[in-house]
Amino acid sequence: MWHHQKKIRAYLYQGLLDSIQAGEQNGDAVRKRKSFPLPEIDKQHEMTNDLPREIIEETSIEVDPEDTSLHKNLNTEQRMAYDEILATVDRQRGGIFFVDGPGGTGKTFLYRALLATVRGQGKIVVATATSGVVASIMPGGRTAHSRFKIPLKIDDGAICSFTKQSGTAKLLQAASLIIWDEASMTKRQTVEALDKSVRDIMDRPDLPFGGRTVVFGGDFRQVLPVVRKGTRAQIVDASLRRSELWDCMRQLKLVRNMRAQNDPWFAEYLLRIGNGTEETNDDGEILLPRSICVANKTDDNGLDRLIDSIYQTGNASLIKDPRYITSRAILSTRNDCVDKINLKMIDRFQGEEMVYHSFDSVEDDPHNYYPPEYLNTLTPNGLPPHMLKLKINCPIILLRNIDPANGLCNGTRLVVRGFQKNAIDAEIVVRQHSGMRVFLPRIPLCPSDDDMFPFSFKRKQFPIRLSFAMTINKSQGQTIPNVGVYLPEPVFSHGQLYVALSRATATSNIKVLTGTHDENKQKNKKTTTCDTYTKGEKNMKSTTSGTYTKNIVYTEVLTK
Ligand SMILES: Nc1ncnc2c1ncn2[C@@H]1O[C@H](COP(=O)(O)OP(=O)(O)OP(=O)(O)O)[C@@H](O)[C@H]1O
Repeated sequence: MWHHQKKIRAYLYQGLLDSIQAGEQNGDAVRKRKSFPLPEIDKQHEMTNDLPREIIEETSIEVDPEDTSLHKNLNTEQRMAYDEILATVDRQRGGIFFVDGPGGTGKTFLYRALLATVRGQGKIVVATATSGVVASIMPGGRTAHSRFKIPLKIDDGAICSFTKQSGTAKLLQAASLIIWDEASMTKRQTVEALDKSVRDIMDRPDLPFGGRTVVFGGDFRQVLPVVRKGTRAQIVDASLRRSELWDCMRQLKLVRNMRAQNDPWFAEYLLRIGNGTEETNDDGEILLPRSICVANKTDDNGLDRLIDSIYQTGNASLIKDPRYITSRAILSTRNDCVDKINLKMIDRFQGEEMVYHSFDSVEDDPHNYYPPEYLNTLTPNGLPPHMLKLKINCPIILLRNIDPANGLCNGTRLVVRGFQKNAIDAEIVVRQHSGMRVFLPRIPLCPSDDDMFPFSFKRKQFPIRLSFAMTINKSQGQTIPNVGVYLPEPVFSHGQLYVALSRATATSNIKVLTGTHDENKQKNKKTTTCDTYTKGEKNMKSTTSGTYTKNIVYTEVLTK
């Protein structure tokens, strides 16, 4: 992981142009920026022998030697899925699959094995995922939205915005295999848009996905598509399971939790949480295993205790080790909780500090109804904070696709190595591009959801956040060997509790802090719950007290 040759790649150019165009015409600032060495613009990839950039990039992905032997380690169900998909790729007659497996059953592992094998045969594979985090786990992975040019606002009947002559169309025509992980998290209309567009570019309007081989995957126990202010019925209706395409997807089931394979009791417990079959009390809450709970006393230091159980902040050399820092995270439901933890952590972190403030503005606001002081208080989802406090060696996560082909996509994890006035020197610390040094620019950012505010909000800031803590939604798809879960308020959507708990590999490396100390709930509890624990878990006593928390499961989305 650490022996990749270090490269320096500058992303300043666009940032400089942006800031100059944005009218920041302070002569001094511009003069100083000019002193940065601008990189040569590399035009090599724009056109080579008329091959579109998309195909050149795809064919130049190096197969990770580690991944070429993954297929040898597949378990029985993974092996069956792998063989069936490879046989379909070989036959070249197309096929649509859905790899269905609970969290940790090795869906991404299977795709990595497939990617290595099919690319190793010199064929083209398009690897995508709904979230940037999971896309960055797969070599050459992109978010489905950016790869397939799916419109941000999507309704029934929508199509992708690439043309028949585009590089994207040529890539999809040339692909032997198309993978879309976490398809359970995306609205069915996005998959339907891809289907329509691929039928069109393949000139095969009657065949699903124009006769291509497409592998979808996901887990409907986990977070479902976001439907703003959506009712339960609307959210369920937006899921891929409710699409007419669902019936043409051959189901390939994975069943063995490989992530928690050393803790079978935990794996079973997780499955009951995900399926919504874990016993509940009269308030609909489930009992958490005592051993994973951080005591929530009235002294209000619960969060510090949770942090201490995940991060040894006192050990300066350990905390600066990227392997240490990326093998742990604290998860929470909301951005404000995540920001609170990140701020606590950065204060404890030792090292040279830098604070970058954003420039916030509203388009078309001549009367200044929205003063900067107000705008600075906003932290919409997916945007960096107004005040970005960083220290050398601290972990960060990228919030935008800056250069996906070179590993800089939404969800990439990096550590800060140096500060410039208008750039952050950072090092990628995960996967394929690990070890690569980059300069990140400030860029103008808008909330992805246009309806969030009654005005057009723009924030010019580095597109990053600290990543000591992250939202549960952002953690989906990751294995986090040491995970803390902070639930000052209960979860509020389907699958959130399951996603949070199922990032862990065993009860011994997860800690949960809930907001209410609820020993008094014992009087409501069904007595059967207690039996479940006395049989299974060493630390549970035959007492009815414990910590309860809400679990939301839309069971109707788990069955057709
Ligand atoms: N056959 C295998 N042999 C060894 N380790 C495996 C195997 N399959 C999966 N794993 C490991 O189990 C963990 C979970 O795998 P993976 O992330 O692929 O699961 P997933 O089904 O994609 O999970 P999620 O739905 O939570 O994203 C990873 O650490 C992975 O390396």
